[in-house]
Parts: sequence; C-alpha cells; structure tokens
Amino acid sequence: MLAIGLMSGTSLDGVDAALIETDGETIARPVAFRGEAYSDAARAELAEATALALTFDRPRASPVLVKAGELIDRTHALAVHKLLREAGVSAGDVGVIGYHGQTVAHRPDRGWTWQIGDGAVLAAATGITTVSDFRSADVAAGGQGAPLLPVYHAARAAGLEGPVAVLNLGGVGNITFVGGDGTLVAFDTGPANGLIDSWVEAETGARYDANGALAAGGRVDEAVLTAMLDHPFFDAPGPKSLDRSDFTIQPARGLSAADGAATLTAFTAATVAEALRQVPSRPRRLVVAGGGRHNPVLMRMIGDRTGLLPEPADALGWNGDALEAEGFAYMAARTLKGLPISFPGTTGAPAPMPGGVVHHPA
Ligand SMILES: Nc1ncnc2c1ncn2[C@@H]1O[C@H](COP(=O)(O)OP(=O)(O)OP(=O)(O)O)[C@@H](O)[C@H]1O
Ligand SMILES: CC(=O)N[C@H]1[C@@H]2OC[C@@H](O2)[C@@H](O)[C@@H]1O[C@H](C)C(=O)O
Repeated sequence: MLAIGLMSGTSLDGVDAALIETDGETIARPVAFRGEAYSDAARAELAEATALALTFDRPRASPVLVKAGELIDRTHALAVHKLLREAGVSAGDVGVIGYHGQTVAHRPDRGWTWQIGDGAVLAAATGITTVSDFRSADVAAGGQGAPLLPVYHAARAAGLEGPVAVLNLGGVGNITFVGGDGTLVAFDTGPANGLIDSWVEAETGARYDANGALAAGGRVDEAVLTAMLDHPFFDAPGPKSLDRSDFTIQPARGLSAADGAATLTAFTAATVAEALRQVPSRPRRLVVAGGGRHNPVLMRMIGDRTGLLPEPADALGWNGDALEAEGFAYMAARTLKGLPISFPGTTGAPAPMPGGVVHHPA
C-alpha cells in the first residue's frame, strides 16, 4: 500500500513528510519526500509549549499546549496536501498516515511521554486513516517509548552485510545495531545537534552551526568535555532514551563561541563512541542519517573517536533527511497489520509490541 509518514523532530525545524510504498514487512520503497520548515513564529510557539510541558507532572490540556497542538495539526495537514500534490497521488490511494506529532516532553521514568498532534483531526482533514500516539503503549508497558526507528532501520539494512549500525543525528541522537543474525539493539546516544544548536543560537543568533564552520575555528576544551561525559547516562546500559532538555550547554559557559561549538561538537562525537562501546559487537559499517550528517566537523570527529568511517545514509541510496518520516509510514502500515514496532532490545518493552492508535476518517 501507499503510506505517508510525518515527523516533527526535537530540533523544531519543521515537518518531514514521506510517501512510501510498503507492506509493513519487507517492502519499503520511498516514493516522495518534502520538508516543510516552520516559521520563526511557529518555532517560538512550539518552544514555549515544550518548555511549559516539561514543568507538568503529567500531560494535561493547557491553553498553550492546546494551541500548539492545533498548529501541529494544521501544518501537518498542509504538508500532506502538498506532498500528495507534488507526487501526483490522490488521498484515496493512500492506505494510512503515520502521524508522530511533536514531542513536548518525554518522561518514561514518570510513566509518560507526550506527543502533541491529534490523529482524529488529521484523519478528518485528509480523509486518510491515521495512526498516531506511537509511543504511549510502549511506555505504559514499562518500555522507554523510544527509539522507535530501529524496526525501520532493520528493514532498510536487510540487504547489507552485518553487523551494521545506523546512527540518527537529530536534536537527540539514537543508534540501531543490526547484527548479522538479525539481533536488534538500540538506544538514544545523547544530545546530537541539540546542544550545538542551543549554543550557536545563544552566541550568534544563527539556528545551527552551518557546515560546522564555527566549530571548525575553535579548540576542544578537554576539561569541559570530560566533565560533560561524566554523566550516569553514558554508563547506564540500554535501553535508554532522552528528553531534549536532559543535557544543557551550561558546562560550556565561559568558552568563546568557537571553542564552545568545537567542544559541544566533540561531545556529540564522544557520545557516539560511548554508544559503540555498548553495542554487542563492532559494526562493519556506521551509516549516518539526520541533519548532523551535513556537519563535516561532526562527521570527522565521529570518525576520529570511533575508528569507523561514518557513511552518510545517502551514500547507500537512502535519503538521510527522510528516514524518520519514512519510518513512521512503515510503522503505521505495521500497526494496521497488528505487527510489533518496539522490542525488548530497542525500548525495553517486555515483549515485541504493536503500538499506535488508529483513527478512521468519519
Ligand atoms: N548543513 C548543516 N550543517 C550543520 N548542521 C546541520 C546542517 N543541516 C542540518 N544540520 C543540523 O541538523 C539539525 C536537524 O536535524 P534533524 O532534522 O535530523 O533533527 P530532528 O528530526 O528535528 O531531531 P530528532 O531526530 O531528535 O527528532 C539542525 O538543527 C542542525 O543542527
Ligand atoms: C521522545 C522522542 O520523541 N524521541 C525522539 C528524539 O529524537 C531522536 C531520539 O530522541 C529518538 O529517541 C526519538 O525519535 C526517533 C524518531 C525514534 O523514536 O526513533
């Protein structure tokens, strides 16, 4: 069937929309993709909602969150319409939408994770059956609720000689290890671009360190780097996951703009090296997706610290910007078939688990 996947990541940079053809099992053929950037006003609204949600002891409707949810629904409906128009496909030909929504707070330790965006609203707006709330069932069962992409990484890596590691460098990072025997182990690695973005925005007003230019001119402060790595998250065994706010740029305060960027970039690279120490064996290949693969300084530092050659997903013919959105299309197709999307080795779920809530258009 044709399936659409929609992802609004922790970087708050925009909505990714992918159209794929899939059976939710072995077939996952990308058909079309578009990224729709948020306006500065939309980003500010989402940042405010995220900051507020983190102060709550559990998800609850507050005017700021309700309004942000409406913004998420509206922008995703628009993204679907544009994607279909560009692809020349009509809504009636699409079997399902996988609607991740926007994570505003992730607190599996407290028994909840919160993605705003209403599947029923999107189903009504598009006329397409929509699966949303992918993470809650896993958390309710005692899992981390993240990362969920591993099942899709495994499907895409199926033709490669294992073991293979797929690394996503988004606002937060996550890694999937696919063993030669199909073993699936995954967890969040640490902040990926999140701290670099926050630092660069605070220091220069830019949204991110384009092509690592600022970091390239700085020196890594080893003392700050060591202090940042001295965090229980890195020694803890997986499964493990993070909220975007679990780490801050505070330890880098006082460094020059360039040295801070270099140090935070090295920190992200070091977290990847830590993660590779925790996977079952040394992978043959390290495939990198997500926005961080566009940062050559980060990619070089990852190579230096891991001794592996990080390969942009695109070198394998994958679209490294589209992988997350494609993954939620694939997971939505699996949900309709009752197939699992999370596993003991990926989220710590007690058993392979289906997830997601299905909304049919009225
Ligand atoms: N040319 C570039 N140079 C440096 N960094 C870049 C470049 N392009 C993208 N990025 C980084 O990638 C980030 C966006 O990555 P991505 O879209 O994968 O994150 P996300 O999906 O929002 O996050 P998550 O995977 O945590 O949900 C930007 O915020 C920026 O830091
Ligand atoms: C709670 C949440 O939204 N987590 C995101 C975030 O961004 C990257 C990392 O942290 C990963 O755990 C997850 O996203 C991807 C899509 C996942 O679930 O695999």
